[in-house]
Amino acid sequence: MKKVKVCGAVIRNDQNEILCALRSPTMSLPNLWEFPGGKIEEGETAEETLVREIKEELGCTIEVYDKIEEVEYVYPHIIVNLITYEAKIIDGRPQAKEHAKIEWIPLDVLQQLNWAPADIPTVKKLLANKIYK
Ligand SMILES: Nc1nc2c([nH]c(=O)n2[C@H]2C[C@H](O)[C@@H](COP(=O)(O)OP(=O)(O)OP(=O)(O)O)O2)c(=O)[nH]1
Repeated sequence: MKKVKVCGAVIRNDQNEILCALRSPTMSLPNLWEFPGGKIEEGETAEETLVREIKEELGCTIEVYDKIEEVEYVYPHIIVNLITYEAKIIDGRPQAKEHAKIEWIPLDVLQQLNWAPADIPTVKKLLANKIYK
């Protein structure tokens, strides 16, 4: 089965909300929420991938910080190795260029979204960190 290495940005604002992105009906994993990002290309670091993908998908510039979680999830047709990172917007205003929509979601309601399954461990970690901080 095809295996891809993907990274996702957990973009946080000053109100501690997370920028969540809804995959469009025409994408794979349609109508599921994800952390914006994409596949790591050859010769790229995860941080470089995230800065490039966020520019393409959301039209803004981010700075990438600590790694949050790494998981391997086996979907019916693809194995996704997803690595998520903390990030902040340092320039521009995010717009949904490829997604159905994007929304700033408070941590308390993060778990109510219909997430791509590979993202669940990151969501759980964000909530656990919130409790113990
Ligand atoms: N960007 C991103 N992709 C994710 C997440 N969770 C998750 O399972 N994925 C999957 C969806 C895709 O199969 C793959 C990332 O693909 P991509 O974002 O670079 O490109 P894509 O939607 O055009 O992918 P595809 O249609 O070619 O499969 O990882 C996530 O949080 N962010």
